[in-house]
Amino acid sequence: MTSRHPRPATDKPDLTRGFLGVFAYSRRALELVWTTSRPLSITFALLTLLAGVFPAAIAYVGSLIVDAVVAAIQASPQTHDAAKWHALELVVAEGFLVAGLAGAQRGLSLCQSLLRAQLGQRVNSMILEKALTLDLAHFENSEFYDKLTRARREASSRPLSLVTRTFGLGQNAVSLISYAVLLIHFSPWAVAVLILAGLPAFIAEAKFSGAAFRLFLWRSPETRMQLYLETLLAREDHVKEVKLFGLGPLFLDRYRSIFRKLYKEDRDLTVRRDTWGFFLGLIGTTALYGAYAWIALSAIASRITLGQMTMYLMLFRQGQSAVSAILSAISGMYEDNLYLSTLYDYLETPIERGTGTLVRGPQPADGIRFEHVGFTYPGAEMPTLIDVNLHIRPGQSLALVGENGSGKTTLIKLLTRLYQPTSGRILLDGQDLRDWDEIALRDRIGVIFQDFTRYQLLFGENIGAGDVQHFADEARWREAGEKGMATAIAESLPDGYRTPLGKWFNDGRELSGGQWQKIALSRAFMRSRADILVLDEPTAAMDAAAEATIFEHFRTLTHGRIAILISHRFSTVRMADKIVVLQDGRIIEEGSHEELMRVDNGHYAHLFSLQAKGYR
Ligand SMILES: Nc1ncnc2c1ncn2[C@@H]1O[C@H](COP(=O)(O)OP(=O)(O)OP(=O)(O)O)[C@@H](O)[C@H]1O
Repeated sequence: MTSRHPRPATDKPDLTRGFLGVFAYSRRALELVWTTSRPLSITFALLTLLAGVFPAAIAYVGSLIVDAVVAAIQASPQTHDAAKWHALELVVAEGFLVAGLAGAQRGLSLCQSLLRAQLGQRVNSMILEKALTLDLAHFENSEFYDKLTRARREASSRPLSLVTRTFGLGQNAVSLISYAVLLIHFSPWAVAVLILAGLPAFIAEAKFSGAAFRLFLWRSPETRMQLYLETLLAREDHVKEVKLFGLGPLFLDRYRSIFRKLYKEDRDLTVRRDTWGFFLGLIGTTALYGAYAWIALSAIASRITLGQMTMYLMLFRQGQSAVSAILSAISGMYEDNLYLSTLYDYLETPIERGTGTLVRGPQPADGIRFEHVGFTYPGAEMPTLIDVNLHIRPGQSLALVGENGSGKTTLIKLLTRLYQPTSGRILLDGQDLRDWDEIALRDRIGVIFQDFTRYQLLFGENIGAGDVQHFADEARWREAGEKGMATAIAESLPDGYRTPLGKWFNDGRELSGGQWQKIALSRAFMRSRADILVLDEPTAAMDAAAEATIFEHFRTLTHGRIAILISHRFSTVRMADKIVVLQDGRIIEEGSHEELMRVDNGHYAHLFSLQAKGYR
């Protein structure tokens, strides 16, 4: 987890841009919705307009009904029937209008549901598409990871919310204008009272939206920890240890205490938000009832008819709810904008695209060269690799040995360009790795890391994953499986290469650690175009005899290619043409097994004899 505070500096500009500045994302949200589905967006807009004008029309017809009823009561016997039918016609007309309003509202909610589904999918795809372009360094950076989690958690529902609110704002504005047109006949002051009474509550709302958003930003690390604890407690790959060590209650307790802390903050904010909302809302209510009295007195003084009185009262009441709906839509939009800023912040994370275009090096026989390579992980204080010089020619096999944490895996991460050296350079076929085209480079290298992925897919697909172009090619699965010694495992499974692996899905078979490693090894052999093969301790779970056989096998199969092996087993390591001993990020010894064994007080010789003693 990241250190909790200070708060991420990158989020500040969004908050300091000012109230209007943060509305910058509204246009993008509209665009997003528009490009997601034009027909739905158009229907949505039209229905919004309809739902906006219907209420004023209903209020107007309502006033006509009251006046028609009063007129019918007062009518002479000759005109009584006509007046009665007129009142009834108006009632029917209002009925149609109300039904129309209900239809428009239902249509709106239908459009919203459909848009929500499409938009959620679209935004999630955008988030994942972006994830594909990111570097490993991004994923290993907790601040960035927070950004990704935030984007995934909230932002997928926010664009629609923003658009719904924008349309809602439009709808209420249309209603309000139509009310104002009718109400202005009573008094322009009434219109002014209507609009101004809602302002105090709105200001409080806007203030609290900002506070809620800041809370959301700051607590990302905590929420991420909660997600992580959920994974620990509820995922098959962790259950064994959590159960046996009795860690469950401890983790659950942590999970709950994070909730309690967050809940307390949430509760405080909600209570303050609602208390302020209530008291400032009272101002609005007072204004409403003041206007109520004014309208009633006007009717008593016969300045307006009974029908007009009912209409004005209704206009005033509905007008006020339109005003508060508009204001809360604005503060909601402000909030949505803030949340959307996290989405776009993530989507616009600058990525350093390799500018290299090279697909072939000037000296193909030169192989790999590390020249004074130094590397420090981003944010780390101490370098992990220091002045590494190394040359591996095509056809050579190299073993990297060294204590845990000496930098072996890091060296491979640099070679595969998952990270760039902080100093010095790495050459492939005589040209700096940075100049190579990314795809051409990746095509040349096959790597299996110690924490290789166990795909919950078919047995064969787990091998096919080594070469996307032949992901589903059964003949190649078998060929690579043969080289990686996985054939016997496949044969023991009910559907052979088509057996699903892992326990996440129905009928999945779980394999042993060593069996998984043979699959990973076969995956490396899928990369038939790769002429550099790297195995980072992929055989640790196998017995020593199996590892030795595999490496022997590996060497024959990688004839003419570069093979790099990381292992803590010296019986295997000794077979490599060249052995490099790393200590604290530096190469301290280099040579063949025989050469290194001859070094007086040599580190390698010491470790080798220690291990050999263990076998005696
Ligand atoms: N992503 C990372 N960010 C920061 N430091 C890291 C990262 N990965 C590794 N390190 C640090 O770099 C050093 C070298 O790690 P590396 O994984 O290269 O060691 P290794 O020699 O492969 O070890 P092992 O034999 O245990 O696999 C370690 O001290 C480790 O703490």
